[in-house]
Amino acid sequence: MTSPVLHAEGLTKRYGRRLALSDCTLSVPPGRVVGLVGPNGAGKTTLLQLAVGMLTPTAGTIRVVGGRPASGAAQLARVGFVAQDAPTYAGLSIKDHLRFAARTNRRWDQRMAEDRVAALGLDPGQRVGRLSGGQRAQIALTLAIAKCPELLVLDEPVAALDPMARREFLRALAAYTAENRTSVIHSSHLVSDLERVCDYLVVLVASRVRLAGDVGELLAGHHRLTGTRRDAADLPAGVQVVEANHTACQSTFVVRGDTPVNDPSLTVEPLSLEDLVLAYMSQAVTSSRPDLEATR
Ligand SMILES: Nc1ncnc2c1ncn2[C@@H]1O[C@H](COP(=O)(O)OP(=O)(O)OP(=O)(O)O)[C@@H](O)[C@H]1O
Repeated sequence: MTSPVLHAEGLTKRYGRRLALSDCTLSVPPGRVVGLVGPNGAGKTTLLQLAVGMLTPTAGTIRVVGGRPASGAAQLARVGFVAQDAPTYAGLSIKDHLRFAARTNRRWDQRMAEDRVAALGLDPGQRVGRLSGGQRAQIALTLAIAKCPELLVLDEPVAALDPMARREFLRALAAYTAENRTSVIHSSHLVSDLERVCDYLVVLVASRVRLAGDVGELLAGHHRLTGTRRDAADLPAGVQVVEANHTACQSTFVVRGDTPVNDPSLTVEPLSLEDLVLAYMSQAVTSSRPDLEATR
């Protein structure tokens, strides 16, 4: 499949006067592990819930693996979703979860599910309510991947986990994506986590997509410029300033642009993924209540 795994045009979700997602136009290629990143309240959960059909748009369109989200049994089978709180049934055992999932998912892989539970060292007879948060997140991931989806959507599944459990979860995810050709969209505000697993980045800030693209290309197309204090207008032509910081005698800019900067008065440095994301996120701090718009 070469068509986008997620294609949104003018996608907007509004709660009364509050914009949760604003005019989002985005096309995510298939076969990628996408990091969806943004500060609290940016609209990540809203975008993911629109993608899986748990929410309907106020305006605009979204198509996921070629179909309208949750438009029927076939479409539901093509998308796996782990919600923010990794929901499971506390009173049911792990085995009961697998049995229930086997009956409700047409492409269910029982062997894969059982192997994952065994690899996690969990007793299938154990009630899920007695598992730790990390173990429950692993069970939720197991349920989502053993349905063999074309797209796996994960909404901050590691947010509540300790560093060890987080590493285990991300390791399991990386192993799974290396073996399968499943596309993944994974939201988080922990860039360090995304850095390990993602090859495509979407930055959402204040309900808008600020940046989207292949991680390698984005890193190659952004730089940090440092030099004596100056205005952005004094930078070489062809660079677009993403973030500017000034001290009394020095200026530092995060810039976007493919043209090499050959100005000996400027030091040019590469950015880490975290620097890049933070530069775009810092744009939110300067805007005042961008999430509120007058009702039209
Ligand atoms: N049911 C709702 N009713 C009203 N406003 C909502 C509702 N759900 C979300 N919002 C608002 O929409 C905006 C986006 O919320 P969303 O949960 O998508 O953000 P997020 O990026 O996932 O945040 P976090 O990282 O904190 O989970 C926020 O301003 C939030 O307050």
